[in-house]
Amino acid sequence: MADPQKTIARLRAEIAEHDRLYYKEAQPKIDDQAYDRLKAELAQLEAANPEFDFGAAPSPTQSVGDDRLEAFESYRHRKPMLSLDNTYSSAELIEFGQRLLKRFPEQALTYLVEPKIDGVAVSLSYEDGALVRAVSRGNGIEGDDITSNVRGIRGLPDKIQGAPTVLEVRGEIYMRHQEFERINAARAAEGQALYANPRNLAAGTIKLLDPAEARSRQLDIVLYGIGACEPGNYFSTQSEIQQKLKEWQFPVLEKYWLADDIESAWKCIEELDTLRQNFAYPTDGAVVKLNDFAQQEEAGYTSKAPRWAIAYKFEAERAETLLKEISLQIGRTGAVTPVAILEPVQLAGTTVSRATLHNEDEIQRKDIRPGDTVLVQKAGEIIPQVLSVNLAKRPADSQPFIFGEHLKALGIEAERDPTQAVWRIVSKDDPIRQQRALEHFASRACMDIENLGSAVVEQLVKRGMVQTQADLYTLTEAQLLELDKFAEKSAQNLIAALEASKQRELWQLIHGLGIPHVGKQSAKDLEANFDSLEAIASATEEQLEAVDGIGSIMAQSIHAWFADSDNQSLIQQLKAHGLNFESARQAQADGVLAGKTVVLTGALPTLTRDEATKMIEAAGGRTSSSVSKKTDYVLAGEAAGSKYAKAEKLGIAILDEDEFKQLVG
Ligand SMILES: NC(=O)c1ccc[n+]([C@@H]2O[C@H](COP(=O)([O-])OP(=O)(O)OC[C@H]3O[C@@H](n4cnc5c(N)ncnc54)[C@H](O)[C@@H]3O)[C@@H](O)[C@H]2O)c1
Repeated sequence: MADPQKTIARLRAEIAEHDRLYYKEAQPKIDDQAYDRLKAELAQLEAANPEFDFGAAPSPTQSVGDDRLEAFESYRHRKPMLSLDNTYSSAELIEFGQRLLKRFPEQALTYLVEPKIDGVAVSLSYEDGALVRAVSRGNGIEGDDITSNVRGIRGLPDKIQGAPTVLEVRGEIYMRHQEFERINAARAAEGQALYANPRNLAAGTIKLLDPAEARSRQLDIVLYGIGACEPGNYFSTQSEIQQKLKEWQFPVLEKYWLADDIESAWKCIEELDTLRQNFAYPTDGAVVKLNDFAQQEEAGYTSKAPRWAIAYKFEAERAETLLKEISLQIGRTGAVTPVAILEPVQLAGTTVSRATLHNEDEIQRKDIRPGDTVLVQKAGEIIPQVLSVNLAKRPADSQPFIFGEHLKALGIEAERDPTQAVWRIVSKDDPIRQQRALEHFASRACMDIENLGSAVVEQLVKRGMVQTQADLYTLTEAQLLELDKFAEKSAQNLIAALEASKQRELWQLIHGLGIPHVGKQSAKDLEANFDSLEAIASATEEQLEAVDGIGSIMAQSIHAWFADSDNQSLIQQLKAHGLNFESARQAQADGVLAGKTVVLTGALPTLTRDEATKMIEAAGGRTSSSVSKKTDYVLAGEAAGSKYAKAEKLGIAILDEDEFKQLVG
C-alpha cells in the first residue's frame, strides 16, 4: 500500500506543474479528463487524511489556477473570479441539487443552465459605460491587464448605454474552430509546435506581448456574468443578467435554460449536448447555477468555487484504433509533417482515418510506433489527435519510429531545423519541394489555375520542364503534348488557364508565392496596405509590421523572403511574364475614397461590416480599426462608442449609412 502522505505530496507537485503548463504557458501536456482524474484522486486522499500538514501553501484542490505572468501589470478584481467545481457524472450533479435542497428545505429552487464555453475567462471593467480594462482571471484575486489584446475583439462594445457607474462583466474569450485550424495549418507548414485545441490557442493569444501579432489571430468573446456592480441591487437573478447583457449589446449565450429542479436541469444538459455542435463557440459542458441571488449569497463560497453552481463536463469523444503507418507529408515550404494513418473508426459523428502527429518530438514524447493501438480523440471540428498508446497491446516485435531513418528510407533529403522541432527539405532543387510549391501556387486559394493538378505538376517537375512558378509561364503547347494523357485540347486549356491566371488579384499571387507564415488573410492585409508587389518587396520590417494583422515574426519572414536572391529573380521573371503586381486598391486610385482612411464603428442599419468594408475598398479607400488624425471619415452606426467621441474631438467627418452610400455612389 502506497504511503498516502507521499502520494499526496507527489500529486500536489504533479498538478502544480500541469497548472503552470496550462494557465501560464497554454501548452498542457495531458488532456483535461486526465488532469481532472488526478485532481479527483488528490481530493479524495486529502479528505481521507486530513491530519497531514503540508505547510502554508494551499493545495491545488483549494485554490484557483494562476495565469499571471511577469510581463503583465496586475489588477485586483473588485470581486473575486472563482473557478467551478466540476463533475462528469449525472449522479453527482443530482447530489449537488440534493445538497442545496437540504440547505433550503422550504424554498423552491430554480436553476439556470448555461453552456460552458471552452475558452479563457476575462473580466471587463466598464466605468460610466466605457470599457476601461480587461483583466484575466489570474489567481482569482488579481489578474493580468490584457486590455490591448481584448479591445477590438469583434462585437465587443467600447461603450454601453444606461449602465451602472461601475460594472465588471465576466465572460469567456474563445476561438472559432475554423480560425484554430487556419492558424494550426500555418504553424504545421512551418513545423512549429501545434496547439492542441482552440482554448489553448485563445489563452496563448490573449497573453501575446505584441498586439499586432494578437490582432492577426481572430478571437471572439461571449459574456455571461457580472462581478462587481455599483450601485448594487441592480440584479436579483442570474436570468436578469442574461437579459441585461443582451440589452447592452454584448455578445451573449445563444441559448440557456431555466429549470425548476435539478432533474429538469439534467434534461436541459442532454438537450444542450445535441445542440452544441452548431454553436459558434467550443463548449465543454454546462454550468448549472442557482438562479436567485439571495439564495446564492446564502449558499456561499469555498476558497475556490461558489457552492451555488457546478460545471457538468461532457466527455470528449475518444476511441482506440490501430495505427497502421506513419506517413510523412511535405508542405509548400519543404517542412515534413508526420501523419498517423489509422484503421478507420467512428468518432464524433465522422469516420476518422488520419490523425495529426505534429512533429518528431511529439512522436518521441508519446513513443508512438507503427502497429500500436492508440487512443484517438476528436472534439468538434478539430483535426483528430493521437492522445496515447495502449502499451498492453503493443506487438512484441515493435520498433521505435526514428524520424531521420524513415526520411532516408523514403529518399527524402531533409535536415532538422536547429531551432524548431521540424525537419525541412533544405535544397530548393529538391523535386518534391518544387512540386509542393507549384501545387500550392496553382491551388484555388492562390492562382486558381485550372487543369494544373498534382499529377500534371509531378510530370512537369519529373521531366525537368518546370522548377519554379515562373517556368510555368514558359510552357508551350508542344511541350505539354509530351505529357501523359495530354491531347491538343487539354494542352490548350492549360495554356489558357495559365494566361488567365496572370490577371489574378495581388493577394492571390502573394499567397501563391509560399512565403513562410503568410496565409490568405495576411496576403489580403498586405495588398490592402501596399500599392504593388514591388512596394511590399522593398518595405522595411517596420513598415510591414505596421500593417494591421502582420506581427513581428511574419514581418521578419516576409522581409527575409524578398531579400533572397533566388526569390528576387523569380519576382523579376513573373513580372516579365506579365502577371498582375498591382493592388486592387491602386487600381481603384480614381475612386472617391482614393487614399482615404475610414473607421467603422457601431452597427449599421442595413450593411454588415464586411459589406461596408468592400464598398470602401471598391471606392479606393482603406479601413482602419482606430481613429487618429490620419482618419478621413468615421462611418458610424448604432451604439457607436469611444471612436465616435474621438472623431468628434478631432473634428473628423462622421457619416451615417445613408450619407456613406451617397458618397460612394
Ligand atoms: N490539461 C491540463 O493539464 C489542465 C491543467 C489545468 C486545468 N485544466 C482544465 O481546466 C479545468 C479547471 O479550470 P478552471 O478553474 O478554469 O475551471 P473550469 O474551466 O472547469 O470552470 C470554470 C471556468 O468556466 C468558465 N465558464 C465557461 N462558461 C461559463 C458559464 N456559462 N458560466 C460560468 N463560467 C463559465 C469560466 O471561465 C470559469 O472560470 C480543469 O477541470 C481541467 O479541465 C487542465
